[in-house]
Amino acid sequence: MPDPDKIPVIVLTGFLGSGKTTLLNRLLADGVKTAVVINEFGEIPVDQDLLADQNLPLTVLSGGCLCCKVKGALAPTLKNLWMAWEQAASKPFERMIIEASGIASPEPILDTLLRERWLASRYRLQIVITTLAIPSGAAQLDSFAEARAQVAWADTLLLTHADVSNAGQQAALATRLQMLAPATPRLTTGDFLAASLLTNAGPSLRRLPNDAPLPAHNFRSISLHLEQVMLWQQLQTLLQELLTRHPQDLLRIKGLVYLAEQTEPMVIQAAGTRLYPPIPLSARASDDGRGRLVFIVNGEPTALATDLNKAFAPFLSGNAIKLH
Ligand SMILES: Nc1nc2c(ncn2[C@@H]2O[C@H](COP(=O)(O)OP(=O)(O)OP(=O)(O)O)[C@@H](O)[C@H]2O)c(=O)[nH]1
Repeated sequence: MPDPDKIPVIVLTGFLGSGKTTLLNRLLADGVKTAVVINEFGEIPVDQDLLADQNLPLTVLSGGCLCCKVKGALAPTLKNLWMAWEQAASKPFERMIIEASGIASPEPILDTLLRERWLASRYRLQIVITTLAIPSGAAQLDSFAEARAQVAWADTLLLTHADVSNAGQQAALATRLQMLAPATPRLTTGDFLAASLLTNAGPSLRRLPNDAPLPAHNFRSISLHLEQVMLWQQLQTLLQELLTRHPQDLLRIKGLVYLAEQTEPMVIQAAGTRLYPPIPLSARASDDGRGRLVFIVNGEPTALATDLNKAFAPFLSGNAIKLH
């Protein structure tokens, strides 16, 4: 039986661009007071600006994954949040949602939650939800151990991007999932209410991650600040060319940019080879008038960095491209 005295924790995991932040916003729409921890691989965080609710207790851990580089930050973050929760007369949150980076393996996060005694007596892992984009899911499972680990540790799989998928992609993903996680419930976005995801609570007895070392990531990120305003058509052409030139290594682009034709900052998103139309954002506390773009790369990033330098040179100030 769930322990009502412990704060429930929902862990959202899933490969780059599969829809974790989109799901997070859907879950937050139920109005339950929630503390959010967002982990981003890129140096310059973007996801925090994509949250519809900008007033919730939010911690962003960026510049690495919760499974490795920033793993040590999770326990102190959860401790600090619990202390704030305990001391507040009016409880600032009733649950916690952790959104892992798209290339994080979930084991170390679960290990921290389940094995750290101090945390385990105050927090209760409610459910691990893994998002998978149907069009790219099968190929990602074939290529990346991290994607397979995300499926292996899921209590529920949420299949996203059904609206832009075809029957072949659906069948290919179903076949992989049948092999990797035949007993894990699967839902598809569109055919559920976000709240119904949470009724499928995880098991009351969980297997614990073992201590086997995780394979080292082979991912890098490149981030840049744009000092000059661009036209969408200019930016679209540059990004589309980069996606076409780097179909294997460029896995994800996201950012916030200021376009000449818009007053609001615009959210830029690409995953795989798909560039999404930009979306305007209302004013955010973090608005500093500087555009920022993050590129996540599989393998050696030198060729992409060279192309980025060429493409964005007129819009950068000084040596503004950062490899990470
Ligand atoms: N067409 C379509 N687009 C979607 C769907 N779910 C998410 N998206 C879009 O896919 C892009 C990536 O979604 P996010 O929610 O940011 O993905 P994420 O998993 O949080 O990304 P990372 O944190 O960078 O790994 C955004 O442009 C979303 O609007 C879906 O079901 N259908």
